[in-house]
Amino acid sequence: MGSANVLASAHGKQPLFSFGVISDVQYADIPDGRSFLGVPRYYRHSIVVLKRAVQMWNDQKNHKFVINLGDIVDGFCPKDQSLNAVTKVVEEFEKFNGPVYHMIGNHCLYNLPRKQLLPLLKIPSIDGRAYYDFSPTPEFRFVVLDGYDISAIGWPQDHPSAIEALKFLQERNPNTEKNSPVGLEGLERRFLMFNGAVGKEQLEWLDGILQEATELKQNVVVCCHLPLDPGASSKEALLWNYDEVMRVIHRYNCVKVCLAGHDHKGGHSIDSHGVQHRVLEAALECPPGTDAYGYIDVYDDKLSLIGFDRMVSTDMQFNPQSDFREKQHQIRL
Ligand SMILES: Nc1ccn([C@@H]2O[C@H](COP(=O)(O)O)[C@@H](O)[C@H]2O)c(=O)n1
Ligand SMILES: O=P(O)(O)OC[C@H](O)CO
Repeated sequence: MGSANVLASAHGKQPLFSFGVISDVQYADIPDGRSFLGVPRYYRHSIVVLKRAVQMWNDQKNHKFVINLGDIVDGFCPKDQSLNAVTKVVEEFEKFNGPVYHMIGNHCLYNLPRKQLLPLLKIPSIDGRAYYDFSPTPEFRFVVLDGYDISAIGWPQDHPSAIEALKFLQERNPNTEKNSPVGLEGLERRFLMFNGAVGKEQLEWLDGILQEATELKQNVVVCCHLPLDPGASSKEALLWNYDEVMRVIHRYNCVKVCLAGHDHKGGHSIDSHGVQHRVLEAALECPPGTDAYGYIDVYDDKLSLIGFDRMVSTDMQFNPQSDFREKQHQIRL
């Protein structure tokens, strides 16, 4: 089993609670391969990484829940094996002695339609949408976004979300292969078919949740398979309307941390409003014998990610936003 990457800063306090994290398992019972850009992918080993993660979370006994940041199976999984592969990975997650909160990624949707996938992942859903929130303690709220709400994958072809997504891509990506960013400049490189957007209704729901969390003085952690900040991710991996989502988030002071997957190399940034963004390193890209998973210790003033092996440990201090804005203002003067 891999070793924890120790953080330099000692906090000296007991965490309020802890939870396990893992992303992009992308399991398939197929030989090792590579991404389009040539990065090795270990489709069979990734479930071994998950098994070691579950064992570690259970052995440590103090993790209240686990968050899976999406893409549990790979798109190259033969379609007649999709259901078996999803079931096999879900069964591994269910060996964790506590609740597991899943979110969908593009690879999940290459394998199974939403109506089959969401019940297997126990994702609460209205009309096939996969966004929800939960509160593990009165002081904290976790918001899980559906980054493929507007998407050209996962919906029946005649579904309004699929039609809207295809129109969106036609207007922004001139390539016949809509996963190709060739010719797209800067942040436009996110307009690819393997990404998606948060729809209007979901944005309104998010706004309502953040308003309520503000009234309840809760700290909020937003989770989405697709990254929400260009500082933490490749441009090609961002949510299409990350800017719209962040405008909603920045209206409030309650969101302290955003967690994501999808961009397998991982990343970390602090945005202009002091919100921490952490994109988690993929389990899929761990060569045999190595790991990428971790757990997050939650304090009243920060989240501390303790990563194993390829998952980098990260201290994510909460920003008392009014102070942060004041300091930014003073720096500019
Ligand atoms: N620079 C790129 C990256 C990807 N593609 C297309 O997307 C597909 C999925 O990419 P992976 O990184 O998951 O392998 C890939 O098969 C290409 O069709 C691209 O065109 N240009
Ligand atoms: O997980 P994939 O195969 O969709 O890859 C996503 C890319 O890494 C985003 O840049």
